[in-house]
Amino acid sequence: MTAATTAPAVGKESLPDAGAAPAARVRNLRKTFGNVVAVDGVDLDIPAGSVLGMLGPNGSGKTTLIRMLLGLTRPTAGRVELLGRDHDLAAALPDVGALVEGPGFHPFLSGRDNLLRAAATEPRLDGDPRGPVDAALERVGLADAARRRYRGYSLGMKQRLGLAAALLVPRRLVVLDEPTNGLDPAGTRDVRRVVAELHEAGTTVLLSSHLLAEVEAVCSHVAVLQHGSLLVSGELSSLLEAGAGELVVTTDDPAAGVVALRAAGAGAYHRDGGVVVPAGTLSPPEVVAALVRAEVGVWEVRRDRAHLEELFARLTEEDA
Ligand SMILES: Nc1ncnc2c1ncn2[C@@H]1O[C@H](COP(=O)(O)OP(=O)(O)OP(=O)(O)O)[C@@H](O)[C@H]1O
Repeated sequence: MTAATTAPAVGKESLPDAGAAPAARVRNLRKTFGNVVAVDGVDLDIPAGSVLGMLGPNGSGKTTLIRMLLGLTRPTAGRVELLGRDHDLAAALPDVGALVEGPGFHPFLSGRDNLLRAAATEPRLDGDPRGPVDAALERVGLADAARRRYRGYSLGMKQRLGLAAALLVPRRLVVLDEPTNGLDPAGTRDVRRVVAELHEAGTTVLLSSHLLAEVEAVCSHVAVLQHGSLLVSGELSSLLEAGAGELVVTTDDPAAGVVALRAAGAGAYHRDGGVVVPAGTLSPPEVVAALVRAEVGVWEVRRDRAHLEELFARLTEEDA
């Protein structure tokens, strides 16, 4: 795939201002299948212009929530609002591109002919569909395999075709349920690039994934589900900042530093010639003050930024 393909982007100027209504909003959303509670009273806003990563262990309700958002599954209770519409979700759908499990492609048609069929039902596409179809195929790296039958596609190629269908016309919201499922590393990079292009163009993206490093690389916001409930949601940088880990202190006398910091109430200990102050005990100014009082020279106080992997593990293990 070449990166030169021009994205059929939605102009930023046509999007709501920051602070405007969210692209999607759910309130007290619930779905049960018999005795199984798949989604259990979720309240969530997907801010306009954000790339929101939806995370959660297997079976935590991500796909069910996404399907309710797209009107593919009827909620047992609660409310869904999509691009400002709550009663008439169908009216919002032409502005929503989606890659969800099991796209209905015809096995005996080529990838390109499948997309041409999909284009014929796109209300937002008038005129000759071949240009947008070929651009979408190029954009997802499927141009070379476009004339092969869908039946012979690998899982990754099927995913790419589903992504191309979601990108056929400019969208205000693109929903991708595990888009990197079955993709090789190049495919994963392609998805990352497509998401970045969408974000750049001001399109809101909702992305569910188990690849935390990918989510950390492309998402501005995250929502973490567990057992059908929302554990946390918000801006990724704030969540990582709030969940930041230990402080690492470099002093001219680590032994004296540990003694001083323990006396000040931190369970400090030595590591690799430095002093570690566990998270949630002393703040950096309190660490510096305690060391200065004890006449221990301070060279550096550093807080290693938490990674999404640690945050996710902590949240889901605490709640398990
Ligand atoms: N059609 C269905 N009938 C019965 N149970 C269902 C159905 N769809 C989902 N479930 C159940 O609802 C729960 C949530 O499933 P869901 O697929 O939404 O989770 P998920 O977070 O997307 O999981 P994964 O990460 O494995 O894709 C699971 O217990 C699942 O078995």
